[in-house]
Amino acid sequence: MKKTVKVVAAIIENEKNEILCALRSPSMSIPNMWEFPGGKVEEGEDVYSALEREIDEEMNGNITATEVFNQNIHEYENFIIELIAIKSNLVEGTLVPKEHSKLIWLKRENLASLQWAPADIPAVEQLITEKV
Ligand SMILES: Nc1nc2c([nH]c(=O)n2[C@H]2C[C@H](O)[C@@H](COP(=O)(O)OP(=O)(O)OP(=O)(O)O)O2)c(=O)[nH]1
Repeated sequence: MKKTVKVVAAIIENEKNEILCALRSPSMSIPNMWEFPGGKVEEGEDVYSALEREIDEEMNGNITATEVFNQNIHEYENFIIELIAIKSNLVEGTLVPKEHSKLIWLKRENLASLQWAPADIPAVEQLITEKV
């Protein structure tokens, strides 16, 4: 039976209404695909704390995770992912991509131009149709 992994991902928006998009590196699982940064929820951790920890670890980012935006279960070849995308505010600091190949900010209307990790598609679609 495939393992189910619970993953949290941050939807971070800047003052120009652009969304942070992160390119997974060639050495990561699901390589060279775009995602919302985050990672696996650890045992006993709530989703908000897990996301705040992951963004600190992955890019020295200090965020406040505010509300769940989209939840999606997707079956990959080797595992099942429960992806929880959470709206988050960047509190301070510059984001340093320690694990990702690239970080970019994109307007909602341009999000569809990237090759997203398959599990992220529902969150991307919800963002594209969201009223701001
Ligand atoms: N962080 C993140 N992972 C995603 C997204 N979409 C998606 O399919 N994934 C997948 C990629 C990975 O297989 C898994 C998350 O694992 P990870 O490698 O980023 O997380 P982690 O740092 O906690 O894991 P680990 O490598 O330390 O074990 O979820 C997304 O939007 N954000």
